[in-house]
Amino acid sequence: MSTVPLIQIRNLSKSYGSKMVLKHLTLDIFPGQVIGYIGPNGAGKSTTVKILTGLIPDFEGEVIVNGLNMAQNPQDIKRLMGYVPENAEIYEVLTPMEYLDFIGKLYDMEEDVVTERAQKLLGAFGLSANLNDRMDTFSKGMKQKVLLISGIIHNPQIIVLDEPLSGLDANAVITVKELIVRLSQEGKTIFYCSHMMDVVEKVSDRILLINKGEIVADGTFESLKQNHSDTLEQIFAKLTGRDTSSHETDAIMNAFD
Ligand SMILES: Nc1ncnc2c1ncn2[C@@H]1O[C@H](COP(=O)(O)OP(=O)(O)OP(=O)(O)O)[C@@H](O)[C@H]1O
Repeated sequence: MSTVPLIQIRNLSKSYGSKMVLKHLTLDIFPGQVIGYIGPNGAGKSTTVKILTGLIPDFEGEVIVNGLNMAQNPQDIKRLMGYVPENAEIYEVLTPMEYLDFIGKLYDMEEDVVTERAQKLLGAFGLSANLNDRMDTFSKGMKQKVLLISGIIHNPQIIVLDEPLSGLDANAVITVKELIVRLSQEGKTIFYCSHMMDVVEKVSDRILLINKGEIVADGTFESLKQNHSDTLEQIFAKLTGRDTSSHETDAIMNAFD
């Protein structure tokens, strides 16, 4: 693995009004790494992802991607990235082929390359029979597959996935898990944000745990286990302050008393 970081995050902070939701994050991410980015609801994962993908331009600190400064070159950086957002809106009146053609145009891809790749990718995800159906007839999982494809169709160097498995069936989850590993073997860098601990544990070669805007663990699953000797779910619970005696579940059940 290269020793030159592809992404450098320096002293990154973000506030909404008086609330600081990211606190002085400093990280180097190297080419080919699969980063599993985990943390409780509201910890700051999506905020980090949106800054990394150039969607939130006002932040403090520095984000350098492939030598380009996010504050000065957000457009050039966006070309290097594929992004599958959490809760993305898709243009449902379009067919998947029309939608992917539109995405390809945004990335200045040649039309025949987009068409061929879109057909192959939709086929690989089991959507060959639906190439020309309007997506308002699609199930949640089918739309999610199209979104995933739209994040990789331009063969980006960096792939940022925010809960990409939501709504996918068990077979599609296996495909995406294998895809993450294969893409990283080809040198792609993957920033994978999820609550699915079992998947994160399996596909990530580095896990970052964020809590209340701060990175509280950073390492391979093996190294985190050595420090805490547990499953990732238990490490998560310990480091984010969830009490093992399940007070939260008790409180929910008590509400019915
Ligand atoms: N546009 C916004 N305006 C004000 N506060 C915001 C905004 N977006 C996010 N926040 C706050 O920033 C904090 C971090 O939110 P963020 O969406 O990054 O968390 P997350 O870790 O992705 O959570 P989840 O796991 O629930 O998706 C939360 O306290 C949230 O309420």
